Amino acid sequence: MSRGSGRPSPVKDRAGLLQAKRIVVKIGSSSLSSVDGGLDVGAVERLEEALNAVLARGTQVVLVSSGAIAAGLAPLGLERRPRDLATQQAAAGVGQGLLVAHYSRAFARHGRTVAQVLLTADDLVRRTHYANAYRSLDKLLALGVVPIVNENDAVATHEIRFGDNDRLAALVANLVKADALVLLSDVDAVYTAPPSAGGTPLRTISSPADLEGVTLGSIGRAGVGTGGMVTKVQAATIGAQSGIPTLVTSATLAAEALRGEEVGTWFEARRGRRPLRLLWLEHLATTRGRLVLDDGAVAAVGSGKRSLLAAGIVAVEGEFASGDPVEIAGADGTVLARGLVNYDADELPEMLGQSTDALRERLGAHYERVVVHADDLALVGAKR
Ligand SMILES: Nc1ncnc2c1ncn2[C@@H]1O[C@H](COP(=O)(O)OP(=O)(O)O)[C@@H](O)[C@H]1O
Ligand SMILES: N[C@@H](CCC(=O)OP(=O)(O)O)C(=O)O
Repeated sequence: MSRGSGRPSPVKDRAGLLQAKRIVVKIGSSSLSSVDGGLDVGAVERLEEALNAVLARGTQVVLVSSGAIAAGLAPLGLERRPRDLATQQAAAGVGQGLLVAHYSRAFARHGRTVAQVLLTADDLVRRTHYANAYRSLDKLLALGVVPIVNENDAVATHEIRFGDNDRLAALVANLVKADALVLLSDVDAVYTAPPSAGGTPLRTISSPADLEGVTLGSIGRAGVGTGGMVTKVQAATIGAQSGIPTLVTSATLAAEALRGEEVGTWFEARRGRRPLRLLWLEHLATTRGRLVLDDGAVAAVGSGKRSLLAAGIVAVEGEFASGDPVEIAGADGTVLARGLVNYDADELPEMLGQSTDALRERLGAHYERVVVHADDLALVGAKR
């Protein structure tokens, strides 16, 4: 199937999910773990039932499933999610195979085939890798296979990890140009405050302003998830800002949600899709350093239209190379943007405060280029 990348999603509300051609569904560890900590096979089978109904009406589904680390705990004799990366990697290596084996069995009940697709952050943000990931997922979907995506936890290091599958799911939805994203966890909606603190459910989020005053807490009772509601709202925001409507609800309501019933919190899509590069910069990139600006440069960069020139930079912090993401802050330390820098950290100090003309004369034409181009700048927390 080929779609224009600018094509708006035909899904305008919950009921519109019935018209979706392609959706991404993400399920969290907390919904796949049984009370004693192992993998809940019943939960895997219930999800398959709900997805089978969607597939049966001709909608393509990419499933992003967490649960590898949780599934690997019991076989390794561990009682809780380990803190150190090496043991997390080991648990994921053991658990991922078990997880996919359960999905294979569950989907085979309706004669369906699944594929395991493990991704790292680089696979989704570097252009060449991005094309590879797209081609593979698109082909699997065309073949009628259900791709089951997870982060490649057994090899991912802290630097290249997404860390949570909520944001991974939002990027995958973007990659495959999904018509909608559905995030399933152990809570039926986004609440005004953590449910344990007496919040009330939110039905619809039309813009970031609707989230003002909302308290997003960390993980719930099971303690196997990561990120809690914060990463789900970030993911839903990435989805909505890139033109993909997103529903946040519980795995126990998956069947109702996917039938278009009035459950969960619905994040309305904005018209048009924002480039993934900018969404990645704003929400995901691990920055390598910081550029500190004078007030004039803060105003210029803050306008969202002007590139950052050496003349407006007063200090450079950190070790970075040309092309790396960096934070862009005012003299008071407030970060106003993130951007891809065009110089190595050690090239910048002698350039600071200098006009483009002076740089050309002193250092040569190569140093005329802007420090961060406007197209490579993402304002942080901007209400677009
Ligand atoms: N404002 C809020 N609304 C809803 N849930 C919240 C909120 N703040 C914190 N939470 C908690 O977030 C948890 C879901 O996150 P998490 O455990 O990471 O799920 P998953 O493993 O499905 O990704 C819920 O159990 C809930 O207790
Ligand atoms: N990739 C990890 C899951 C990380 C994660 O995002 O977990 P969750 O918050 O439960 O969706 C795993 O499979 O264990």
